Amino acid sequence: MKQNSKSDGKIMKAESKNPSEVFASCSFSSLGLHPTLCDQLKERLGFEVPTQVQAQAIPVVLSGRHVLVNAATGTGKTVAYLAPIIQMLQNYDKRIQRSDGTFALVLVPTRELCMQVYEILQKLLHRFHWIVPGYIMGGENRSKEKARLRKGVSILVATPGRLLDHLKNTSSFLHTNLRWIIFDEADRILELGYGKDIEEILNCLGTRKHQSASKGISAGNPEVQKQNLLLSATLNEKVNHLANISLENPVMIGLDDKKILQNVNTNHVSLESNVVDIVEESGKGLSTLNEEYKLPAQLVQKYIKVPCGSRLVVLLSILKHLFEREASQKVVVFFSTCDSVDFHFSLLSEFQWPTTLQSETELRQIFLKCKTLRLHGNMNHEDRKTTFHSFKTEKSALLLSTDVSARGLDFPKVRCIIQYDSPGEATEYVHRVGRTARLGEKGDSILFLQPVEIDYFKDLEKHGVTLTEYPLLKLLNGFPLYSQQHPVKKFVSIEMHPWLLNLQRALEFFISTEPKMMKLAKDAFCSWVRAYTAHRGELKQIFMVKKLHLGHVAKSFALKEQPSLVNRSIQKQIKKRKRDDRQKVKPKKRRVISKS
Ligand SMILES: Nc1ncnc2c1ncn2[C@@H]1O[C@H](COP(=O)(O)OP(=O)(O)OP(=O)(O)O)[C@@H](O)[C@H]1O
Repeated sequence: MKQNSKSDGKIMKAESKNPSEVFASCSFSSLGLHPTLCDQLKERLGFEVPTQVQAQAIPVVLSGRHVLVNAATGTGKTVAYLAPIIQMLQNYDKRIQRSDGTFALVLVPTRELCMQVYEILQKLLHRFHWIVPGYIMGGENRSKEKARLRKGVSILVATPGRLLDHLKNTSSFLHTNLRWIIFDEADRILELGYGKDIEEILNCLGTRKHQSASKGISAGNPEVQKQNLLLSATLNEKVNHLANISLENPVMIGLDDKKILQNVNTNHVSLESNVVDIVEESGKGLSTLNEEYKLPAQLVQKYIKVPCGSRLVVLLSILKHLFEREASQKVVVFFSTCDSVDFHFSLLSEFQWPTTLQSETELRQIFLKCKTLRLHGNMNHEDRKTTFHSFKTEKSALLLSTDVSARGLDFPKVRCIIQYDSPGEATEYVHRVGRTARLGEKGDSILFLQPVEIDYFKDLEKHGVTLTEYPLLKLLNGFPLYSQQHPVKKFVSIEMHPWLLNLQRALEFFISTEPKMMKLAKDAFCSWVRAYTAHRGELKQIFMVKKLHLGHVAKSFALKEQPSLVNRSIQKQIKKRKRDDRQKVKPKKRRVISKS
């Protein structure tokens, strides 16, 4: 096929003048797509016109240039690369066949995203039966995958680990015709520690820049014109490095001129290494890349300041409010650990509450009336698949999840994202909130912070993220109280609010009378503390273990007392930090006394 001649990296803006304008004012066919493909986009996916990102990326991909797309979450990046690749494949003079092996490889970070991309691919290929879609991913049956690869898969969606496995061990996996490699959610792929796998994959496929084809285990056919695409909602040094080793004079979509990637020779660097040094070598630091956060303009972002001991009751109150205000909606709550997801899932599925608040002996019913689902990495593969599909198709549901859902997953109509446990790195914040406000739709996000963690919010502001405070007291004052005890009075303190106090008491009673719940709460408590101590780098200054009051943490798991089974080393660590702190403070006091 005809290729454009190589020229210097060209920049295009992904944003329209009006940021809320998601769709472009052109048609898919005007971008050069085949009428049948346009029909599939409309009939199978319901896409009438392209989004801005699609309108910019599709012609560039069709031109054969390498591309780097940096666009906000939920702006339609998946079709921006799938559609032009299908267009080019169906346009080959000689129809491609299964026996030709794989032409395009889409690398994704998680199993769920793998399935999601595969499903879209299937729909788009419905009338191009000679182009065969397929996927390989961790957790699936290897022999069945081998059999599929042996028969031939034209466009393969894969998670890196499993792909590498097949590249090394499945001799019938034919990829000599490989022309496209797409890194979808590139930042996440690297953050999940797949950097080394990616380097190895690029070497195996002989598609690494500056690499002679002979280096690879079974290097690609040098006659096949290669084209790589990299998509990411956030940019950092590692993504930059991946771009440098895999993209040749790329067209950059959605990047400011200031943030142009430097074409440095990074042959000797590993994706696991500290690439900041390399960037400095080029003479142009890339620190600005850290600030490259793309958030949907219509997303309403709030933070909520909650003392540790009131966290659970505030979470439950907000959820109750959200689902009572609008029975049909989808909400995602992010937790830091699998145990925490399991505990809150069981709690919300089983905890009952009086139907009216005249007396506590009233008939009880489930506290939160909505379908509750959970998703985390410790669940078995089939359960993960079921949850994923269920939350996608439900009109109204609550999903409790770890960060396994944070990247790339497209759950339609999610109205609100609650970050109950803080996300850690600011990029993670961007991806979590990106599960709502997709494609111009409305969306809210709420970030929970303890008063001592409030600097985190300032850290986000440095990256251009703007948050306002959630009106918590107003919400709490709107709940019915035991009318005799608390006539129309308005309360000003969160911790002493009677609604929260009642709820806390009821939760603690429930947990203390259910051994199964008690165990879940204790496990969740322990793993939460462990996760809190694991904050890295500068975040340690914000999420300070020594400032944690373990009794209050226990309360946030509806435990009356702090469990004694916290991992000894953590307890030692906390005690040591407290001791160090006291030692730092004491001499000062003495000096003050002697002066006076
Ligand atoms: N042209 C279009 N018309 C209507 N809907 C579209 C169009 N393109 C994409 N969508 C829908 O927009 C949503 C977001 O698309 P997609 O998941 O590809 O976005 P993304 O940019 O990859 O998001 P993320 O960065 O979170 O992975 C999906 O529900 C998709 O079906």
